[in-house]
Amino acid sequence: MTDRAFVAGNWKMNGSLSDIDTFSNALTARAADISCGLAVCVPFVYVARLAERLKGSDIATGGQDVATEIEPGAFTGEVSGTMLADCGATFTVVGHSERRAMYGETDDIVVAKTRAAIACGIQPIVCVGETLEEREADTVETVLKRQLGAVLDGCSDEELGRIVLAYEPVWAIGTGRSATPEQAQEIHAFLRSQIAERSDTLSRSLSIVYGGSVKPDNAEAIFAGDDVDGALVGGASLKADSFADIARAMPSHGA
Ligand SMILES: O=C[C@H](O)COP(=O)(O)O
Repeated sequence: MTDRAFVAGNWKMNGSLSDIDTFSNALTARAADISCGLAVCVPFVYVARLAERLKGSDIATGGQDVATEIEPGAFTGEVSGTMLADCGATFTVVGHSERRAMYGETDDIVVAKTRAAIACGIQPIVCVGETLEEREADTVETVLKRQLGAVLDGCSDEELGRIVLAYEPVWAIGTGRSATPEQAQEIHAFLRSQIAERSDTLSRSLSIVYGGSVKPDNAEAIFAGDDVDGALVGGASLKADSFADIARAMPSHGA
């Protein structure tokens, strides 16, 4: 069985050096009974510090974005996958809905970033998800097909084998209104079926995690879905206690 169980935290634009130190001490102390893969994605400026603090543990460090370019050059403000790797990161979030909505990231940019991360040895956590308007207009599958289709079309089988897919309905992010376990399972099964059209093997091995108001008190129910392999956690990942409680609720999972 491929164990697809994976829980990642996304700190977004939160935290400080001192928070990194407090959090990493507390999380490593609580990690003993967590069996799923674990990563924490922090602002670029804290990546090196977190990776240093997590050295020797099984907890991975991640960024929250990556440049489309790999080679050094005149790209003011950008951070390459090579730089992330140099700072000790092994994951990065790509195509989060906040970046799609606020920073104009298109499906093509998401594909380019996904491939750039992989080329640098960084595993991308690629986010897809519909807005409330799109759900109400009954276009969820169309939207997801387009977002995921771009990644499937733009990446080789080998590249796809390196990604984690995150389903994050935009209406559930930071709202306290999570998708129901049934809604999450339904969409995850749909996403997995889309991947299976490309490759059965890939659909069985690829982790599809859910993001959107996951908390310690709803994690177990959300994780009960056969196709829900874990979570991408925002707000509740800022505290080691709640993040560890969520990760502890994720059992080994795969097919
Ligand atoms: O990347 C994480 C998601 O945007 C979920 O954030 P949230 O758990 O604060 O709703």
